[in-house]
Amino acid sequence: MYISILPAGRQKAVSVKQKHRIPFSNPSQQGYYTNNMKVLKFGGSSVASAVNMNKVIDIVQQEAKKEPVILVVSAMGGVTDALLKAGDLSSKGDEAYKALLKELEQKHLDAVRSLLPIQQQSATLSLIKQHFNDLESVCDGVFLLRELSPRTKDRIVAYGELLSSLTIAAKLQSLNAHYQWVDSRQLITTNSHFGNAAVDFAATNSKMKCYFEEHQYQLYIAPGFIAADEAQQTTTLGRGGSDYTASIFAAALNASVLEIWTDVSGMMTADPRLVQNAKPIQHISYQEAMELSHFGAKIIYPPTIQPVMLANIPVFVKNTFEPDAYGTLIENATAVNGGSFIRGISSINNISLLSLEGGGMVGIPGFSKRLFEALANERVNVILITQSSSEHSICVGINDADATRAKQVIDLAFDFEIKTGKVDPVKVESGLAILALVGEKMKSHPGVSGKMFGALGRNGINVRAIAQGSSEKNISAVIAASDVKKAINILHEEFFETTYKQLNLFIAGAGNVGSKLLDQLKKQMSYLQQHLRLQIRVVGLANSKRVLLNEDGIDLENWKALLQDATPGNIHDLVTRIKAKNLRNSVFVDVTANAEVAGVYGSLLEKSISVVACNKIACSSAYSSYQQLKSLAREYNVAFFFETNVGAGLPVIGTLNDLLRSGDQVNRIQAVLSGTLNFVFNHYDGKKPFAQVVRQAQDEGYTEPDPRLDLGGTDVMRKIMILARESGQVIEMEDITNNGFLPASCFDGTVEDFYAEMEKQEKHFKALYDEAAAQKCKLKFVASYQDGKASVGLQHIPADSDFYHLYGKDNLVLFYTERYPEQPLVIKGAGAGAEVTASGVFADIIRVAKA
Ligand SMILES: NC(=O)C1=CN([C@@H]2O[C@H](COP(=O)(O)OP(=O)(O)OC[C@H]3O[C@@H](n4cnc5c(N)ncnc54)[C@H](O)[C@@H]3O)[C@@H](O)[C@H]2O)C=CC1
Ligand SMILES: N[C@@H](CC=O)C(=O)O
Repeated sequence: MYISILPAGRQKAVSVKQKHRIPFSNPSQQGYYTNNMKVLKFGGSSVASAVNMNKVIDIVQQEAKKEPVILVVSAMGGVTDALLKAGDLSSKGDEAYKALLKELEQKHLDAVRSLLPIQQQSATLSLIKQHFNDLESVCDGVFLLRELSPRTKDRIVAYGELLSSLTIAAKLQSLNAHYQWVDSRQLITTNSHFGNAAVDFAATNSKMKCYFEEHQYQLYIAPGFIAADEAQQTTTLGRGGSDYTASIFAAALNASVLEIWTDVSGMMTADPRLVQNAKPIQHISYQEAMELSHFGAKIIYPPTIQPVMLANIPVFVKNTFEPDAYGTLIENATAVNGGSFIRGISSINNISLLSLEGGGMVGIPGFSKRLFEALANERVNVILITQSSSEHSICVGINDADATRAKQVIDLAFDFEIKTGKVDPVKVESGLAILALVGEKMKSHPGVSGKMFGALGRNGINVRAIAQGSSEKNISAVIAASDVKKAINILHEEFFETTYKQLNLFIAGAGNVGSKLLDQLKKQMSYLQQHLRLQIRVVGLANSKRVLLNEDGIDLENWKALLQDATPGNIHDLVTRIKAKNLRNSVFVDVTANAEVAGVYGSLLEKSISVVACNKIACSSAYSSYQQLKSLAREYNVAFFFETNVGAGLPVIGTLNDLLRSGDQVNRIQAVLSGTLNFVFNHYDGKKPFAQVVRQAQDEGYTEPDPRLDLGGTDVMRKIMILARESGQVIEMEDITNNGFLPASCFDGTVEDFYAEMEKQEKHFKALYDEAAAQKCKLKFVASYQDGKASVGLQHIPADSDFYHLYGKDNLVLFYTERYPEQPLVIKGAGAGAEVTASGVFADIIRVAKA
């Protein structure tokens, strides 16, 4: 019996439409029906309120003017959950179900009152009240018996779709629409597997054929999700089953199109809650849509695709709230989306990995059969399977919720083998997720998995298991749940973002060099985005007292004030936060002169976070530490760049690396490596006190934060040692001779004591100058490296020397190599200063992005 809330006389008022008789492409679906009919399904969010219902009605009425429409609706948003809760409460003897039902009743009554003119409300209000009385009686029964069978649960939950469809039908009636309300339970026949019933397509198609041949309305409205078994008991089609209902209608009637209307403009390349740059997919194949929806893209209920795919009916996913947006078209043919053969990236959370391992499995047939039988008997759904080709282990991915039961049944099934040591008890690892890259066209493109795993690896994502079917539509990887957001963003950037790559910077140090770096970043950001397709965001910034973080990028116009007001914290707090943020393409930038900061590089590299440093402490500490950092960078496939350690912004280390990589060998290095000392000796002639010239160098930003490191020669020792190490030499600070010129008394006390002492020692400095001038020489602090030995010291430089004409704060490096034996390779230019150093750090950051 079909329920109609139309006045009986109206039912025959619609003219019989011309039918296009088209055979089903699926031979199991017999019959010839019209294809000038559309099926439109609206989800819970689309019918969540009277306002939304009105939007639905507008859309449907427009469509119904063009061709007959079957409108399938879900329950009002939130109602299904509330009904399930009411059932649950009543089964537990909790009378709160009554209040919950009252609330639900009110929600529906309110919707009717908002939708209908007052004089037309009473019939529908009574109908709704009647349904709630019935529903309450069912829940009362459950309450008394303290028992909620799946069958009763289906009966309770079915009210959601019944009520929403009846409410919309009432509105259509008030508009004098030519429509018919159809009870889906009368047309869709299933087995009696309550909660997730299987459709009997032969019976369903035949009922639909009869029904739609007898009735010719321009608009039909049907509740989604619900069906009935042969005994006319209400069943349901699984959570999200309204999509499936619509698909069943569409396939049975060979509809021209199935439209799934929801609250987003189609399927997206990734979950937009996780990936800011996720884009709508305009065109996708049935297979791809199934893969994506199975792997968590909850736009469409996965079983929905099957019936329409068999009948070759296109599916459109559209947005009720943006009806003009194109949405996603799902059909057989797949066009290439903007040159990409990957359609989307999806994930499923709450995954456990069960591993059955043991030498006793090798070459013995039947192990996997027993494993899967044990899981099937326990109704544990297997989401992913991998088996090593050595047959030594089988690994399955299942829902976390099933893990304990699954372990018990598998251990029981293999009890004998475990006791006899042939296999180990099942290992369970929880807190995992499955990440899936989906695209039918990846089949014909080698290198997709290489690109996928390369990108994940470079960002320190550990892949626990991998599965790819021979259809090559999906590559799945099991990873830690805490890595999902980062991993999806990495893959999205790799496969979809031709626009730009995002680099997340964490900067320690906001002094001379740090401030200039932040200025340069601010000025250059839009250029980089436009020309290098690089979006740089400073996500973290710290000085010695405070730590500032903002995942959307710190406002660089205002960083000083923001840092001043930031949370007090130290470098270890910053490192903890960097690791917790777990952002892709993370780079730690050290623009301090601090040993504690240099001490954290290792732990960051191990987390696949690149390090860029102008701080020289790490590379000039014990050789073993320097070496370890370099190996960690290699091992974790990230960058450790420190070009500014020597010659500030000059390309000294890079050039040396290029020489060596191309097979050259360094025989000797001669260099002036201190900008400060070059500046000082270029400006000192005994007229102005030496201390004053040093002070000027410090004021102009050439010295180390502690200028004694420059004046005492330590800074130059560090630099020549770094060059020697980069040339392949194992060398320590103790191996370098320092022929310093500063009286020992200058090293006592504070930096201010140092200046005071230099003033006292003015005669000493004047004598050094006069001695050199008498020989027509200039004073230069020169670093030399040859045959594994290095030295630094003040030298008299005659006019014919390469170093003589070296002005201001310039550095000069001469590399004598196998390929440059007589005439050295020369690098010359400003070797100190905050601006040039910051630009060298900047260049290293860009190198990281390009690496
Ligand atoms: N000035 C130059 O020409 C060149 C400098 N460099 C290097 O640049 C580095 C920075 O030099 P400047 O900017 O002049 O120093 P600075 O003293 O002006 O700034 C240092 C910054 O580091 C911060 N800091 C210190 N300890 C910290 C900690 N534990 N955690 C977080 N932040 C901390 C300070 O608060 C300050 O913001 C030095 O290592 C220097 O060797 C390298 C090449 C050239
Ligand atoms: N203090 C250094 C700066 C760069 O390392 C110098 O003077 O060269």
